[in-house]
Amino acid sequence: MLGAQGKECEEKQREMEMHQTAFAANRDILSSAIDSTSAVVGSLREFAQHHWIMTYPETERDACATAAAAAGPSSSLRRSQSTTRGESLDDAAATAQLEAERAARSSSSTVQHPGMQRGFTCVGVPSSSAPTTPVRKTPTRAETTPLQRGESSGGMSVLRLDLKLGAASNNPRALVQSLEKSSIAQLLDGRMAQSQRQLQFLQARIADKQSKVLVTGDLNAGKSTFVNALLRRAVMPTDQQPCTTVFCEVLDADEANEGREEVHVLKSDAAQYDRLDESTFSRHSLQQVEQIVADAEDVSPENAPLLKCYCRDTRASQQSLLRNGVVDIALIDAPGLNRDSLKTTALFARQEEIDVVVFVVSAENHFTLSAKEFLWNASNDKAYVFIVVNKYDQIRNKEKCRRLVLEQIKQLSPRTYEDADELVHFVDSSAVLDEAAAPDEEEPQTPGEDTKVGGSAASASSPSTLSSASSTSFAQLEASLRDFVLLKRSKSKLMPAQTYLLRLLLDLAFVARTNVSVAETERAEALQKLAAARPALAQSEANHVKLETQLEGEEEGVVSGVMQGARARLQQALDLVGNGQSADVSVTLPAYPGLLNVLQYAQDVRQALLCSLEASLCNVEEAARAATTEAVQRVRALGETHLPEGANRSQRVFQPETMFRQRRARSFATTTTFVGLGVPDDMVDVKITDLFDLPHVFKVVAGRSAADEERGSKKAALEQESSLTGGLTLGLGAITLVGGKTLGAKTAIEAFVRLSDLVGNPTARRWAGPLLAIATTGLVVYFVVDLPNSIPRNAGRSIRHELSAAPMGSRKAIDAQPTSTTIAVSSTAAAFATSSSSSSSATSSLPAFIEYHSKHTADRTRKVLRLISWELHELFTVHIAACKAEVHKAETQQKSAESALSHFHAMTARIEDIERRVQAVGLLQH
Ligand SMILES: Nc1nc2c(ncn2[C@@H]2O[C@H](COP(=O)(O)OP(=O)(O)OP(=O)(O)O)[C@@H](O)[C@H]2O)c(=O)[nH]1
Repeated sequence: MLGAQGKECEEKQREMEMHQTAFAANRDILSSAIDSTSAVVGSLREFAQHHWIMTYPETERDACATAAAAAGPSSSLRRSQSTTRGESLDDAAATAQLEAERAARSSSSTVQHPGMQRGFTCVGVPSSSAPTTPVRKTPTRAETTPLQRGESSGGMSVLRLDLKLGAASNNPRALVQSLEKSSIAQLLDGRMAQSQRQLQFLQARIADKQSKVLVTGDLNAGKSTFVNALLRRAVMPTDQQPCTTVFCEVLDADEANEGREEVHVLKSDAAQYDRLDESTFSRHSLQQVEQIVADAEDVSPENAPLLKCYCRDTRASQQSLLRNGVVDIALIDAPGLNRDSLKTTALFARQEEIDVVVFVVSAENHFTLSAKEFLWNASNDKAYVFIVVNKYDQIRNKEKCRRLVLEQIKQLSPRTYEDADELVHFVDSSAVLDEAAAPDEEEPQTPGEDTKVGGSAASASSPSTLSSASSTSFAQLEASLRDFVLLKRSKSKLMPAQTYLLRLLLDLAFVARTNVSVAETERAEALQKLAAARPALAQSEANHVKLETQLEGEEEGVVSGVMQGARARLQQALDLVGNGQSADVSVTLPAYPGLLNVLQYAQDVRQALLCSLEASLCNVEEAARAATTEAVQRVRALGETHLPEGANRSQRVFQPETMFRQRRARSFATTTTFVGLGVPDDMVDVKITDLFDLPHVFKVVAGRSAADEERGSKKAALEQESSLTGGLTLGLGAITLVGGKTLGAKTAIEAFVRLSDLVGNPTARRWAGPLLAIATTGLVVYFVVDLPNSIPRNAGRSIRHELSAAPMGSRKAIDAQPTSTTIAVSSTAAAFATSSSSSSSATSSLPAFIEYHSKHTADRTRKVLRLISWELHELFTVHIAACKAEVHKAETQQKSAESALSHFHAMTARIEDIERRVQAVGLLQH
């Protein structure tokens, strides 16, 4: 008998060791998978923060329903079907965090009924535009994981955004679309940060060697009595009235506190607790537990203390749960579920750190509403719940009670029901405790003798039989609980991590696929834009260069034409004026008023000649205007030809009349000053030489006409010379003698020599007097008679002489810049216009007047054309800059999309690799 028992023990020991090894291996795989997943999430967040605005997969309820209908039961990880309790494992272990949130929301004890839908908002499949996975070699279904098969397309779970805002809450897709992409990305980032924290928590949880067993249930169900029964000593206070108000963690004193039995009451921040640091707790004896719990009655639930009770269990490790030699166990005695909602919520929140839930229900009351809700949630998270139906001794019709309880469990936790022999126990905890308190009494039967727990044997009426049956049932319960905690530890401790990881990986894969699709679309768009924008830019640049060359040619041609025309016209005008004729038909010379008004006549003649000269200048300007207007039209036509479609067009209006506006205005305002001609004011005044141009006469007489006359007056000089008779030569010689002082020494000496020759001749001496008188008279008569002709000639010659010799550059400014209402030359334009100005002012043999005005007129023309050209240049510059910006934008978009594609493809590969490793843990297949 003993040998058989020893063998059984050895086998159990071996099995335990195997489980330990498997557990360690699985834990290591999950731990590395958690690290890898956390790294994937971290790098995704980093990528999203700096390089890519994440797109959140849109969801749709209808699509969800369709997906649910289409989903086969075989797709074990297919999510988001409208789940019923019968599919609990598929949806089991939705993230502990989400569950806790949900639990908190639904803690108002909503009635859960069999077959009810899960509390999650149903997430749908992507819309028809939803992404597809990149094309690859298609492996067979057996070779693929759910991720590779795209079975995550049902929507998001762990990273699901809680988009329940106002009216849009019924349509998450509409809400997603209505929100800014960046806002969604921000929300998603928040979710990812949360998931990283959850991964950290899970990492800590699987690394924690301790297994936490939560004992919970309705008020007064006998939880504390059950914990005491497990310890075989009354550590936790029990009462017929609800009494447990605190969470009390019972630990093995030998393992966890160097054999010292005591109670630590944790300070407010439980997370800081360190049993070696007295500042984090207060120390008490085990006997004080009752008092501490009683004192906590008056404290608000959220401020109720947490207790750590270090107890010793002296039983053998094969019998003791607390001191089992394999795993450190922490038994947590919790307040009753229906005590208050805050406590219940606190329990829901603690679920995620609990490895095993032992649910104590009173056989007298069965399951209350809060018990049902808790059980339903707990079984979703843990799949299995250990149920203790306590106070079974109080039930008269035990079979009926057993049947009813099991039926309820079947609805609330099907997995538990399937394994009811191991997981559901009908016991009398108080009797076990009583027996432990009375060691002298009869030894309990060996476990296994009464295999049907709480069966008919237990209904025997004698006290001793009752006691024995209770002990047997309880011993069986303990054995099952030990197995459950120790052997199925992988499941209880690692499964939440595995489930969470798989769900998170599915979400990440879904996000990656969605963003791959978006990136592909964006890249295609960018390439399409580039295909159009790059040639457009090249074309614009080429057109620009071409236009610049053509404009330069056009400008040079027009300006040189204007200048040549101006020179010819002005030369002609100056010649006419120099001959005493009007240079323009619009101006006629005044009639001779007679000798008495000869001075006024001279004045009028001079003025008329200047007026005619100005009229000629106006004609020159008019011609320049016409030529400029035509050139402007040609330049605009060139611009129209070369400027691409879509480029702005010039809005300016060319007003030719403003080209020389200021000069014209001045001329008309003060017609006597001739500012427009740029002549000195005194040029208008009559000169004595207008009446008697003696220097000219002497020059003619002295035979120096051709050499000394100014340029262009040769013809006029010859005409004058032919009109004089030889007889007058003598008279002129005499007059020359008189005026020799002023006419030059050489001329005077020559005249004197001739006069001496005459005086030396006797005949000549005799005739000299009369002849001199006749000559003088003839000369006077001639001058008087010739005055109407000689005055215009003299004045014209004088004007021509002055305009040819005067330095025009030093004269008054005759023009002003055009006003801004027409074509104004901005500083840039002016700089542009003058920078390449041709050197038309090159030295010339032309009279200064002609040179100055022809150059000035040409300059005005050049300025206008430069302005128009500059404007076209600017329009091109703006257009080319816009083309470049468009190309740059498309290139940036392409780069960003390509970087996203490479990131999400790499991410998908990493996710698939992690998922393969996590699937290999194989907990879900059990
Ligand atoms: N007959 C019988 N009485 C029991 C059993 N278990 C507990 N009791 C009694 O039921 C009462 C409540 O027991 P507790 O252990 O305090 O119940 P509890 O669930 O811890 O109570 P709270 O923590 O206040 O919710 C006590 O008087 C116990 O003696 C049992 O199996 N049989």
